[in-house]
Amino acid sequence: MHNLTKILPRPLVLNGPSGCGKSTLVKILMKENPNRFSFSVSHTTRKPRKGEKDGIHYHYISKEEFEQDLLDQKFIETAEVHGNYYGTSIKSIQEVQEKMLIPILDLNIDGAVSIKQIDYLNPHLVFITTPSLKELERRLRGRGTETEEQIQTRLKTTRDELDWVKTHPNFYHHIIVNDDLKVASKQLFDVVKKELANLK
Ligand SMILES: Nc1ncnc2c1ncn2[C@@H]1O[C@H](COP(=O)(O)OP(=O)(O)OP(=O)(O)O)[C@@H](O)[C@H]1O
Repeated sequence: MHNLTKILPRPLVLNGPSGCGKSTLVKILMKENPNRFSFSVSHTTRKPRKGEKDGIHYHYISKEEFEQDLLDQKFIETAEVHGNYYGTSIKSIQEVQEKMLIPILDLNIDGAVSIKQIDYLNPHLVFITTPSLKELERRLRGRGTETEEQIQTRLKTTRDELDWVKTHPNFYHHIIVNDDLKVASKQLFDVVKKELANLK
């Protein structure tokens, strides 16, 4: 008898200070392993912009629906930006799993704490960091997408995040120091290697 129970791919959750290189590493991972990963589609109360499609760019919902979903604990992480709500729902992650793709989530620490509590999602939790705060600052400045004030806020948040990681040494399954990009991307690949083999 064959076991017909489908083993769903484990989500890959990335945490780490702004500017440590999460997007860069994800881009490499997705490029080197095409059609294996997918981001989940977020919910938002913001109105669709021209060219945006419901269910593709976002799930567009009303403020009332969002508040109800929040009460029903449907979200792993939410944020309010310029008066609009955004949320990552459990369902949107499951939709990716159903397609037998590995969901990739770039969350903050609260989001990681929240997803870890959902046993059946069984995510890989990875913290990405830089060799030093100085290097992080250099990358943030080098990226040139933040104002000086935003850089200072991000560095302050980073210090708090690093303190949290220090006091929760067993929280993450993997900690990757993104120094040499080649080494770090190989380390990230190793996290999902088994997962990828199971998908074949
Ligand atoms: N190993 C590395 N060595 C040097 N520079 C790097 C390395 N990894 C990433 N960078 C550079 O650092 C900058 C920040 O990287 P990236 O935008 O990927 O960070 P992030 O963690 O996704 O940030 P955010 O959370 O703010 O989106 C980019 O300019 C990127 O090219």
